[in-house]
Amino acid sequence: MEGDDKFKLAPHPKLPKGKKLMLIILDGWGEQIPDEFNAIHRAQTPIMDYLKTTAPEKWRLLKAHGAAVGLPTEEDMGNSEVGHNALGAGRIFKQGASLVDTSLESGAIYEGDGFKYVKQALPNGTLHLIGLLSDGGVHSRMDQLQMLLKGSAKQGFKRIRVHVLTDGRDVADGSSLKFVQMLEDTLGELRQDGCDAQIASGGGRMRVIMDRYENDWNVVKNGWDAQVLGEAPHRFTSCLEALKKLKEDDPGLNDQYYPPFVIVDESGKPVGPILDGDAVVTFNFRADRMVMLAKALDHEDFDKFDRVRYPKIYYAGMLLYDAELNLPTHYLVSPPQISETSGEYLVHNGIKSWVCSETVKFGHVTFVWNGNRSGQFSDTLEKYVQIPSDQGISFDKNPEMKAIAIAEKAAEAFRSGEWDQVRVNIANGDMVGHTGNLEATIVGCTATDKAIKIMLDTVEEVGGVFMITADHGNAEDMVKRNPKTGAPIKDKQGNYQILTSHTCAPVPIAIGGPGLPKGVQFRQDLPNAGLANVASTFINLHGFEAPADYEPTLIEIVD
Ligand SMILES: O=C(O)[C@@H](CO)OP(=O)(O)O
Ligand SMILES: [Mn+2]
Ligand SMILES: [Mn+2]
Repeated sequence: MEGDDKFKLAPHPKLPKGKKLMLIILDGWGEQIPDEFNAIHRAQTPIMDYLKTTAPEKWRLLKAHGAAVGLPTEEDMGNSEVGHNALGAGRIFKQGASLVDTSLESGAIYEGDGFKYVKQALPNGTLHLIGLLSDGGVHSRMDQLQMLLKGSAKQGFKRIRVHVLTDGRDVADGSSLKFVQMLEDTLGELRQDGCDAQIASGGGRMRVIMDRYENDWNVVKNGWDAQVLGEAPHRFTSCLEALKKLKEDDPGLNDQYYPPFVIVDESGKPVGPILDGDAVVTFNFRADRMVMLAKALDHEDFDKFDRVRYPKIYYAGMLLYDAELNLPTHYLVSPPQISETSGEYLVHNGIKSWVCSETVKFGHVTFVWNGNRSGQFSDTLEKYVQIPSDQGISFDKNPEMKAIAIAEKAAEAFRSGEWDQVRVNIANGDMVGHTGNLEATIVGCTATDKAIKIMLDTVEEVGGVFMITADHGNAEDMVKRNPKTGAPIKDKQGNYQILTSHTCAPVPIAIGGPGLPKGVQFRQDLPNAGLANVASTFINLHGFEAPADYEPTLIEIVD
């Protein structure tokens, strides 16, 4: 591995090699006004508070949303995928959301091989569109779906079926009604133009299809049964009716957790199972929660659940979801090409990394960190350790999650002296924050700080260096606010409207530890720095100059 010239880094003129670095990524941990809806502020976080208040030259904020992470607008909140891409790659790449926008606006999407393949279902095949119905911009966007629907009808599809996944995670709970109505309006327009366009099935994203990292294949099976086979525990004649009835029966039900349902005609027949000769497009641009379905749709050999029927279809993803696996084989838009990431540089310069998270974030701190590349760059210089996440519960039921277990393993790896970089992702702020349960999120953030203490105690003991940052905001704001005044918003019943989503808040970064060379501090001349500036910074702390095309380092050395 060592010796590949392209990846050889120059020694840093001032910073020594051989430092041991503990690199901690807090998932969903932003900086916001410290009010009662700020779960981080409400939590016991003595370590994070200490870092902020005692060493201001080693603590600062970073941009983690919008253009700083390659998203189309400054209104776009950050997310794990774009955040970890920027952290690991040290550069800003236009992300899936932007690339799909451009391709739809120019019409290039219909000229590409992917859509040409899908069109092979013409003249008789139905086009099925499967994805998240939301304007969150994290996995998909409503306006993109509407454009794709209209464009597909123009391209000749006379029969279209949409299989909706309701959100309530990137957008407010209850908003699925609004999005379904918008979709119905668009489908109505298509019908007026002679295209038989309808919603065929539905369900909440966390129960239907959008599992990730093979945490629970049943979630995908629920979707398969409804979308492909036309079978589900609930049957309704319209999607709006489904959403209303199911919530009436279970008033606590969140949009994320709607059970699978199919839409049937007056005779009780499902209106849109997926059949031989049909075309299917999964319209999410983000990969992680589409990979499992893509495997079920694309792979002739598949044994994760009994598909019962495997239709011969023309399937394309909105994007290529996994470049290593070439999954799916056909796709409408090419994903960002992210290469020469920090992990690859580290192994070529002999830096040994030990990386860990629990299942729900494991892919982020490995695969996504490495520019959406599976596997390790080196079997000897890297070790990736996954701690199984709790299964089958929403994370407010056990808000401590695996934070302490990850910290203890990381401490052990650090103490062994075998690794130059020990990198972890602590998931609580994000995963518990998404449940919208403020009290549980407070508990999750307290657990996060305890985990940080375990890791920093080890850094202290061994004489190492630490860097703590986050990938985007979430837990620091748990209420919907008036965009102009910032005042919390109440609903008609007078209850505060819960915010389950990520935010546009900046995230903290702190450095320190007994091994941090004297005089190292944050530069003052990069007020707009973001997550993409982090990689150069830790490469410096390992004793190397950062690659020339990386965003500039955050640190300077004062005498
Ligand atoms: O859960 C997810 O899929 C997203 C929110 O939609 O969160 P994150 O980017 O933190 O993975
Ligand atoms: Mn995240
Ligand atoms: Mn999240």
